[in-house]
Amino acid sequence: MYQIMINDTTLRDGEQAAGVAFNLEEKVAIAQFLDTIGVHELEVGIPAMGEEEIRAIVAIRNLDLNAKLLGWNRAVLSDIKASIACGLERVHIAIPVSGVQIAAKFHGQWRVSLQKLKDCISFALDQGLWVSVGGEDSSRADENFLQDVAMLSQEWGASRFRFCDTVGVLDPFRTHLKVKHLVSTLSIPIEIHTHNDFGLATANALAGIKAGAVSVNTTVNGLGERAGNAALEEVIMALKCIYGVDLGIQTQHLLKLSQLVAKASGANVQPWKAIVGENTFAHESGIHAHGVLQNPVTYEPYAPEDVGWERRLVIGKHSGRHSLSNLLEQHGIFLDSQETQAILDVVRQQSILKKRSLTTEELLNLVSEKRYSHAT
Ligand SMILES: CC(=O)SCCNC(=O)CCNC(=O)[C@H](O)C(C)(C)COP(=O)(O)OP(=O)(O)OC[C@H]1O[C@@H](n2cnc3c(N)ncnc32)[C@H](O)[C@@H]1OP(=O)(O)O
Ligand SMILES: O=C(O)CCC(=O)C(=O)O
Repeated sequence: MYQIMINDTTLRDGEQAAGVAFNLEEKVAIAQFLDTIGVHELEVGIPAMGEEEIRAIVAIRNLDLNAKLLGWNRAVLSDIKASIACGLERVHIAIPVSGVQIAAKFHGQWRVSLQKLKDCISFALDQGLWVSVGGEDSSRADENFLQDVAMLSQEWGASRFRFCDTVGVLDPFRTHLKVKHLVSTLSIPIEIHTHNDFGLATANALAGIKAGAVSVNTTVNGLGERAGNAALEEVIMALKCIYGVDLGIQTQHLLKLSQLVAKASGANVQPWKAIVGENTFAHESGIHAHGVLQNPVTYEPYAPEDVGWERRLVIGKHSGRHSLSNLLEQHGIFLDSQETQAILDVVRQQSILKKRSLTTEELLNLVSEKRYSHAT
């Protein structure tokens, strides 16, 4: 595979998640973290939103990061001017390309929308800016119209075209077909932007990359509009572990980054969330824990420290003798097989009552209670 670039949009599409509002310090901290771990490009926000957003973007720009910075704009001249006011050198200009969106936003007048796009690209280029164009709702657009808009964008001087599955309606097979078609007809690079309405955002992002997209939009924790976007941590780790493509990003900090964004967004990550959920390297089931004690590769696709986790063996309703003995032995307690089974029986009952696994302290108390009652 060719060189893939991550263009992370946590600070734009991520923040568009309903109810999320980063302050300036949070935006700066997230940008800094993403840059430190080696993310290539950041979509830092929407300058047209006004003063507060502009101040945050200027603060990020003043950090002089290695990552390239991109401002998001509609095909509206005042939007581009706001991006210029932020000191940005790269602008993204979005234009709806599906019939339903052109009807709602431009009263069906696609010629008007294309003229606006042309004017905006031309203005941005005159100001010395690098321009990317986004086909909003590309997945539902008429294929020929999408192709025409992308070709015209290229002709008018855009340096990249973004294929957007705006409402997350594609599957990986259709994503591959559509992106491949664009890639084969354009000479500028294609970026893939996917949403998670059917839980396929990461799979579709990978399919777009497989089809030849060289840039991929991600957000930390998959934060974003509605069901969110392709998650940064999932795309990076899937590329690394499934395709053997190392993007040069320091993955061992992904957990910390996730926690930073969870705190700033107030949007907690569910325990089973891939890569950064707290269950990612927690093993309770007896058969799994037994396997992991022999060799972690039995039930782990990559090592916990690769993303900043530590492995946890948890004792609960599904535990077996091996993991229980292992834990107790770490505390100097050696039980015979009958005693171990008796403790396991109580663990199962208590886990059901408490509706969770047991803490080590609870477990040690349970063992001493059992032993005491046995002795008396
Ligand atoms: C798929 C996406 O994620 S697109 C990005 C969406 N993100 C956001 O909307 C978050 C930030 N947005 C905002 O702060 C505001 O919506 C602003 C500042 C951009 C605009 O605010 P307002 O002027 O109050 O307009 P409002 O949001 O109500 O409506 C959107 C307007 O943009 C127009 N518009 C939408 N997309 C585009 C586009 N790609 N190019 C040109 N115009 C567009 C709409 O037709 C509508 O125009 P109208 O005011 O002439 O009817
Ligand atoms: O950049 C664009 O063109 C639109 C991006 C977007 O957020 C989307 O289509 O979901």
